[in-house]
Amino acid sequence: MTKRILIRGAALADGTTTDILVADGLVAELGAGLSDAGASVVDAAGLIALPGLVDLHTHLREPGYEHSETVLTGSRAAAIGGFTAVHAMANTSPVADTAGVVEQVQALGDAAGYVTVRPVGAVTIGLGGTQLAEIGAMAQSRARVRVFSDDGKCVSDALLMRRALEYVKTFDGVVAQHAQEPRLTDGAQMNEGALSSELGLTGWPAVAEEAIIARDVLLAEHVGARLHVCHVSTAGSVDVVRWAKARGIPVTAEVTPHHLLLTEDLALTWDARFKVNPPLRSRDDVDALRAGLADGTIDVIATDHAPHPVEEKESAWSDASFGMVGLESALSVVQASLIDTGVLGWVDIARLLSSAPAAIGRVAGYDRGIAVGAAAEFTLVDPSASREFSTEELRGRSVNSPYLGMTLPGRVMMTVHSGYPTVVDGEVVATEFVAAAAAESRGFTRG
Ligand SMILES: NC(=O)N[C@@H](CC(=O)O)C(=O)O
Ligand SMILES: [Zn+2]
Ligand SMILES: [Zn+2]
Repeated sequence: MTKRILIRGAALADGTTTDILVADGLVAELGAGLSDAGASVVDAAGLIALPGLVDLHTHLREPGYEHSETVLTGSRAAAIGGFTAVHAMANTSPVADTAGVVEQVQALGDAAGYVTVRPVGAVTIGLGGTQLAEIGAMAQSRARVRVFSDDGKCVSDALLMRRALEYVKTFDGVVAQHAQEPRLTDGAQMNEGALSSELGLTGWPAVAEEAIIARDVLLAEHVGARLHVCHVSTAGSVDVVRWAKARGIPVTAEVTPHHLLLTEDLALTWDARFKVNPPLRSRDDVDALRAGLADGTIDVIATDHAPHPVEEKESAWSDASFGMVGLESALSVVQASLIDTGVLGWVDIARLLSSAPAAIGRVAGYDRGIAVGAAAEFTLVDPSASREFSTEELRGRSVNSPYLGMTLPGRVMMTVHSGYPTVVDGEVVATEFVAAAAAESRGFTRG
């Protein structure tokens, strides 16, 4: 691949203004006043260049739930959100619990070409919670799986959780736990508190999340294996993770954009777009999650993009599915909740949404950020943009976004993956161009 792109006058996360020359899939040069010979030039004045975003928690729904999302449509949603890599959760049909399924998901991602798709393997067969899946075979497959999760379900059996941690330890993998004590959340519909009583909805107590995290950090310490905690949502969970880290336990934690901005009172609308697992919590929880990011207790922001078809979200609250789409809105929601509030700066965002999730998932090429010789994986954001978020913004197959009708800051103007553009002028590049560029880039990197 010989295509050259010159990004003119972008601001890096630390505020430095620079040109970025992309050639042969790499960042070839950085600095002011680079030569534009043979390159297509992009005027990036006023834009921030962030390293390609890496989502540690995405539901792409293929195979099996293609009416909600496919690897291709989810990849397009990721690209417009500024992502260049996503981890595809295992709760598909069939479940991604064999080498065959994870290899299929990875191949679909490669063919689509918008982002690197890293399949997550299930911990237990069929997410059934009773027998370990073929973890080693998935790790050794062409997909080289490093993240294992029964997400959607909790690995609630302590012995199975111990065995899974022992297993992934042998190849430097990680178990990503969906922390939800099943007995404490039987029939739960929203955060447990005064509001759930008032609405007559079964409550979801904070302790159902915190008790599993407490158990699992102790198991991780005992085994000496890496544990990752999915979508922490309560102040108490932040406290438990903070305690575990202080003790030196190898635990990492993620928070979603929606848990950083939205609160449980949205249930008063009875609009199931606000129904999610774990549920939206209180204002105090939101503040504790932001503080947990600020002090390093929480390592990453992950979308938990969970597409569902209209008929599963426009039903009565208690019948509706849990989950919200989040790839397209993630960076804007992060800007609203963390940047525009002064909690964090763009350098922190680059870590929380790129280098840290890549390190946890063992995705190569993201440790140096935007640097000469590194793979050209970056996104250009206009932080001064502002727009009413609508279905027009969505590029996936489902429209269950909680932000429809809200005004959100920031906009992704360009995304570059493996040296070729997947988003240009704020619009996703056509599928056939991206697929062709991906094929060309694979030929190039294979030499
Ligand atoms: N987050 C959700 O509300 N739903 C997720 C499952 C999950 O992440 O636990 C889904 O697969 O729909
Ligand atoms: Zn989950
Ligand atoms: Zn999930």
